[in-house]
Amino acid sequence: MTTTTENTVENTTETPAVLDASGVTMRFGGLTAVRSVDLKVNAGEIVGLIGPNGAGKTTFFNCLTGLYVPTEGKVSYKGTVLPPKPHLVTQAGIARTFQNIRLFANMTVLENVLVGRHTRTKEGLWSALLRGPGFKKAEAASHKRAMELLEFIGLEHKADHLARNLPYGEQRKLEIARALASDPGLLLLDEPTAGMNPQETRVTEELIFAIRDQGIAVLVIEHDMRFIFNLCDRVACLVQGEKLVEGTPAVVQGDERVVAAYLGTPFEGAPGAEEAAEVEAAEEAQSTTSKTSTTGETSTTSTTSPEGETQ
Ligand SMILES: Nc1ncnc2c1ncn2[C@@H]1O[C@H](COP(=O)(O)OP(=O)(O)OP(=O)(O)O)[C@@H](O)[C@H]1O
Repeated sequence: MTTTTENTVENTTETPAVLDASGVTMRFGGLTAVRSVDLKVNAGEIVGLIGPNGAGKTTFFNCLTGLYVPTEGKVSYKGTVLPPKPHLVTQAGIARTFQNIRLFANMTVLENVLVGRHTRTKEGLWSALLRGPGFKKAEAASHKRAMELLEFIGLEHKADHLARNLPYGEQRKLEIARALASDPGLLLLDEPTAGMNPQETRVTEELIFAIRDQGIAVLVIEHDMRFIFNLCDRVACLVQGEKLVEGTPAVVQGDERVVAAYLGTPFEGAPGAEEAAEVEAAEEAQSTTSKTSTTGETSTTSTTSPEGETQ
């Protein structure tokens, strides 16, 4: 009884985080790609997710957006646990872009944004086929919103260009506009500046700040450290599927474990360090045995010594 009262008080006084992922684990057979990761993104925040190649960043994004059903853990959006189904996650208010551009190359810029709006249009199949007044009104509203978004990213003058004819940097911007078309409360960006030149990267940075200023929280994966530390309010670093460090850019930047993880230098307590130490010890033991065997003291196999004598 007391617990219920306490919970009620807690729920009414605390605004839930926009994203609250807790204990998210993803295993692929024997490989644990993400291990018990907790991460929150609060309203008005831009949070960065960094980590060396293969650290589990994209897998974690896939768990957040319902592409993967996490082996363990749960993901909540504004206090409600999300079902692991991509269309329901988008409907709830989370939109994302992908590491590799996924536009409809043979559709126009405007049509690409309109595709992103379909989760927000209520008109059904019959309404669309009959093109009744309800459908026409919804279509006009979608068109207006799509054009506003193109204006926001600076591509309104290319609305009727085919997506495949846009330069690379503009294709990336169009992907963001398409994600915004679902009116999200949280935007997940997977390496938004990959392959961009410094000028395009700066433009993307400004765009993300403008998105945040519109009240949309952002979680971004990126390898460009200058970009991430400049952009984010908070940064989390994944290493071998585990969250190693989380804090302000200054804290994360100054953490020697993060530097070591990127350089591949082992450090005490690193995820996987125990296993690595065991392998190293086993290798050392094996090499000692083999050296001993060359001196003729112990030999289990027939080998040739460095001097060329068969043992
Ligand atoms: N569908 C899958 N099946 C099996 N293993 C997978 C699958 N997806 C990812 N992995 C493995 O999970 C680990 C984490 O991969 P992931 O792509 O999430 O890392 P990342 O941090 O996003 O890397 P990068 O920065 O290179 O994009 C890797 O070892 C990868 O091979």
